[in-house]
Amino acid sequence: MCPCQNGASQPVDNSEMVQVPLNGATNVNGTNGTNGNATANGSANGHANGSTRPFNPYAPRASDFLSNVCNFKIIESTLREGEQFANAFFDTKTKIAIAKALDAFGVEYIELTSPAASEQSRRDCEEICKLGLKAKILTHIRCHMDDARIAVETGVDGVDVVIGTSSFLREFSHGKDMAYITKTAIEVINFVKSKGIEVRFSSEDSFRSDLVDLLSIYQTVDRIGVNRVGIADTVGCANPRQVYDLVRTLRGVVSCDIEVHLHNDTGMAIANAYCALEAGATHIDTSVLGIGERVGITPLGGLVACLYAADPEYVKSKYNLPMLREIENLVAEAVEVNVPFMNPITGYCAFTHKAGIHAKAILNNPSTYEILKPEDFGLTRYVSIGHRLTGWNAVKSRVEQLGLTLTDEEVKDVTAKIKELADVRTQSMDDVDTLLRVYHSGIQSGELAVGQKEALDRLLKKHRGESAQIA
Ligand SMILES: CC(=O)SCCNC(=O)CCNC(=O)[C@H](O)C(C)(C)COP(=O)(O)OP(=O)(O)OC[C@H]1O[C@@H](n2cnc3c(N)ncnc32)[C@H](O)[C@@H]1OP(=O)(O)O
Ligand SMILES: O=C(O)CCC(=O)C(=O)O
Ligand SMILES: [Zn+2]
Repeated sequence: MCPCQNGASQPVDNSEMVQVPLNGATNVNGTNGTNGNATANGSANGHANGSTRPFNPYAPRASDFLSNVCNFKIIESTLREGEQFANAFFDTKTKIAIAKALDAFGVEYIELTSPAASEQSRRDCEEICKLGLKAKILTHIRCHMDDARIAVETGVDGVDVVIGTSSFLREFSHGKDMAYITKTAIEVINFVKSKGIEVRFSSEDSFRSDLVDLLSIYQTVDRIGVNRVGIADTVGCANPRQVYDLVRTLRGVVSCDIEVHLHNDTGMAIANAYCALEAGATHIDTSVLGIGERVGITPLGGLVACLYAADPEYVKSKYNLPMLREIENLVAEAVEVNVPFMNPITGYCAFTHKAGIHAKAILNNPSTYEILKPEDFGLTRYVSIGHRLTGWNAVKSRVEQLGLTLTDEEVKDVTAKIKELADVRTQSMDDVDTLLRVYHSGIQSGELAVGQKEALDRLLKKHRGESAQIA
């Protein structure tokens, strides 16, 4: 199990890897590595413009006047879209645990399954509304008065109304034309508004809908005072440029907020969410680990990683980032999946550095190869050294952590031995530490000098023999 995952079951076993925890604070040169700005020679990172803030190439530019990259809200839909994930079954207790965890993390909205889906769904919706969470509670319904009547009785803060507008869905799902859709949307929106709660209108399958149809229905619902309109990439067919264009166009047509719901069928969901914000979207739908229909939607953790890269301070001020791992583990367990190894932030080894070139630079200044700071997420950085891609700088750092004294020449010599051994098999932390200690005591006692490979092999054999006897 990777030491950075503490308790989360992981699909890959790297128990043989040597990992040097860096304690998130001190690098080999004794400079403070936690803020990512201090460098090995003490210079600050990227202050070319004379400001006190470090230069961030990912931050929105002044020219991005529409951008909401630093001003957005999350509509967390694990308990609605996430329940549509093939593996998902959330009992009431689990729903409450997830809702409380998301609330403690700080999401602005929690979206729940339609109370029209089943009697238990309705009861759960009422139960979650009674929890008194800070997050606003929404439920998600068809554009139909029967569903709306049930929804407004649950105690929710708002209702998300959806209906398909593409020809596919108009023909093969509900069979209604645009005139009927518009008339019903007006009726449902007015009804929900009359109850004094928020209402959002969304067109399902927006990217395969006729643009004129879309803009005209959005304009209509905006005029009657809908709180938000939603664009949905229901089949995950859109690319970032298409998302930007559609949101940008819509931004010029409606004055209400704009929500986006983006499926991940082609792996674009995070990039598409980012582009939606750049174009002026105000609300992004997410689910924990991205769970939802098929491969799901924009994952909460991935979106947070992406937006943190743009403006770490803004994202840190809004969300309790160290809770992310706990929430992902909670949901992963509930739906019986592992956290994917390449998951942003919490993935197996997301903050483990391996190659010698990387390790040296990371030890001098973590910003060289890290855009996210593990300590902001309550996580720890590791450097892995028990392999053939290691380098003497990383080994030196371990030597120092063990409190051993070796010259650079000696560290290079023992590094060559680690590589020789790792050419046969990856070395565990214990293997490497033992080698370093045996090497160090050989040097201290005078039994060993740089380059004396046979003497080192003899000492190692002797050590193993002694260990075997003790065992
Ligand atoms: C893209 C999305 O993810 S949208 C959200 C999906 N969420 C859900 O489906 C929630 C869970 N669903 C359910 O529990 C059920 O499907 C229910 C309760 C909503 C409806 O169940 P049923 O009445 O048995 O209908 P069924 O599911 O077979 O078909 C959907 C019905 O809704 C209609 N419909 C589909 N989408 C919409 C819509 N957005 N607005 C209004 N009506 C719609 C269809 O025409 C169909 O009506 P029909 O009874 O005339 O055939
Ligand atoms: O309500 C919405 O905006 C989206 C509904 C949905 O889940 C989808 O279209 O994929
Ligand atoms: Zn969806």
